[in-house]
Amino acid sequence: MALADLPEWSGDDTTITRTVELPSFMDAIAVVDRVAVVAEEMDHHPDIDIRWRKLTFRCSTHSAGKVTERDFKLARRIDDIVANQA
Ligand SMILES: C[C@H](O)[C@H](O)[C@H]1CNC2=NC(N)=NC(=O)C2=N1
Repeated sequence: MALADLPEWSGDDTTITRTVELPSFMDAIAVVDRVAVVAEEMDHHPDIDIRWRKLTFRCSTHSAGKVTERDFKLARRIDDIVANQA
């Protein structure tokens, strides 16, 4: 997979990012909770910036110092969660 397969995401070789606005703060926190479960399952964790209803996810493989397939897979899972929550 590549960034081109993730139209909601932008970034470069070191980090990919997506910002999304939810209808409410509690909806945003619900998304964070669900992403946390997936991140634990995958043992691969995004950086998450929470500003009221706006979430910004940044994915990078810290151990590799760059974006890897694990980041694309996590991004796809985040997209699925956001699509079901919004
Ligand atoms: C020990 C544990 O498996 C590693 O630290 C995992 C945890 N989550 C991770 N998340 C991300 N984004 N990059 C990593 O390299 C990483 N490594």
